[in-house]
Amino acid sequence: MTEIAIRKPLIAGNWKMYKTGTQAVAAAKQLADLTQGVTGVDIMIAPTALSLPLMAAALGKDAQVRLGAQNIYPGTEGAFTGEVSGPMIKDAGADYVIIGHSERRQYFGETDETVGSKIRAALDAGLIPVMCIGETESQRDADKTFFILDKQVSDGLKGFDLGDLNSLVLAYEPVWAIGTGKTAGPEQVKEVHGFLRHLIKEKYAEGLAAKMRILYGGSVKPGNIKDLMHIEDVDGALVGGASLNPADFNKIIRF
Ligand SMILES: O=C[C@H](O)COP(=O)(O)O
Repeated sequence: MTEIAIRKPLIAGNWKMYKTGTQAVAAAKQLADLTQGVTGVDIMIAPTALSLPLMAAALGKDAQVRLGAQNIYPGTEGAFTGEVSGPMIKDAGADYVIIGHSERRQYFGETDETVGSKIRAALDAGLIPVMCIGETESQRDADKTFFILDKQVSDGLKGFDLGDLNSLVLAYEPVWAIGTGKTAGPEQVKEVHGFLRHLIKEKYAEGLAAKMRILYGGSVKPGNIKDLMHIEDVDGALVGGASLNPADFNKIIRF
C-alpha cells in the first residue's frame, strides 16, 4: 500500500554571519509577535551559535519559532579549538542544524564525507539535520545537475539506514541562486525536487521518500514564495537574506 505523504511545511531562516546577540534577540521577539496565530507550518531560525542561548531564553521553551545551528562538529567534545558539538547545540536550545551549506562546502572545505559525519553527530545529539545540496552554475551548464545531486545525496548519506533518516530534511539550493536574486524556474524546481524524492525512494523506501521534507533555497522572497510552495514536492524553504527582516520573513511564513 502506498503511504500518503503528510508533510508539514518548514520555513527556515539562515541568518548566516549576520546580527549580534542583541539584534538577534530583538528580531526573534519581533518575529514571534508577528507569527502569533500561524498554524500548519514549522518555523526555524538559524542564527550564529553565540545567539542560540540568548534567543532560546527570549523565545521560551514552547515557542513556535524554533532554533537551529548553522554547523556542527562531528564529535561530542575534545581539543578542537573553535568548534561546537551537537550536545552543546542541543543544550543551547536548538532543535535543528543546517549541514553542508554551499558556503561551508566552498569556503570551509566541507565534502560529502564530512557532511555525512556531521549528520551522524546531529542525529546522535537528537537534532534534526537539514542537509543542503545543490549544483553550481557551471555544473548546471555542463548538464551535470542530476549527477552532482545524486553524488551529494549518495555520498553524504553513505552508511545510514532507513531508521536513521526519519527526521532528515533535504534542502535543495542551487548555488547560482543563492544571494543572487535569481530563483530557479518552476520547471527546474519541480524537476529537481521530483528527482530527489525518487532518489530517496530508490535508495531507501517509498514511505521515507513520501514523508521527507524537501526545501527549496535560493533568493526566496515574499514575492515568490507562494509560487514556489505550489510546486509539487516543495515542502518549504531555506531563506537567507529575506529571513533577516522579521516583516519579510513573516510574509514568507504566511505563504
Ligand atoms: O541558506 C540560505 C541560502 O543560502 C539562500 O540564501 P538567499 O535566500 O539569500 O539567496
